[in-house]
Amino acid sequence: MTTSHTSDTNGAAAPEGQDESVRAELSRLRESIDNIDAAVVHMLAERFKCTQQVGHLKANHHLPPADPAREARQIARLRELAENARLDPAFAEKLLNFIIAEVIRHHETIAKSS
Ligand SMILES: C=C(O[C@@H]1C=C(C(=O)O)C=C[C@H]1O)C(=O)O
Repeated sequence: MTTSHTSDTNGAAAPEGQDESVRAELSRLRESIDNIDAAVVHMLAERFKCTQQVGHLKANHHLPPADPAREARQIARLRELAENARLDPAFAEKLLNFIIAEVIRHHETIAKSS
């Protein structure tokens, strides 16, 4: 049996009649993705505002840039939150470690310049 297909701009085939509804669904989902990405950027910006202040506090009081015990507690907490939210805990841990590494880099820069 053959099905009639039309092509989208990427050349991918889509059954006729579904084109418009698929496009509308994709567009609706992408609007939400864009809103979520914007929220992530704003939340990260706020987090870095806080961690910058922590960096200055630590530098002023000669405290080390990294706090591995605090990090271990955060990772355990985030992994549990992720599990409850059905997000891969390994991914949540990797993401937090990535962010924390950047924060520590900032703290080292602050400590050197103070
Ligand atoms: C922000 C801090 O500094 C570092 C960065 C952390 C973070 O980004 O959450 C956590 C622990 C520290 O290694 C802190 O000590 O609270």
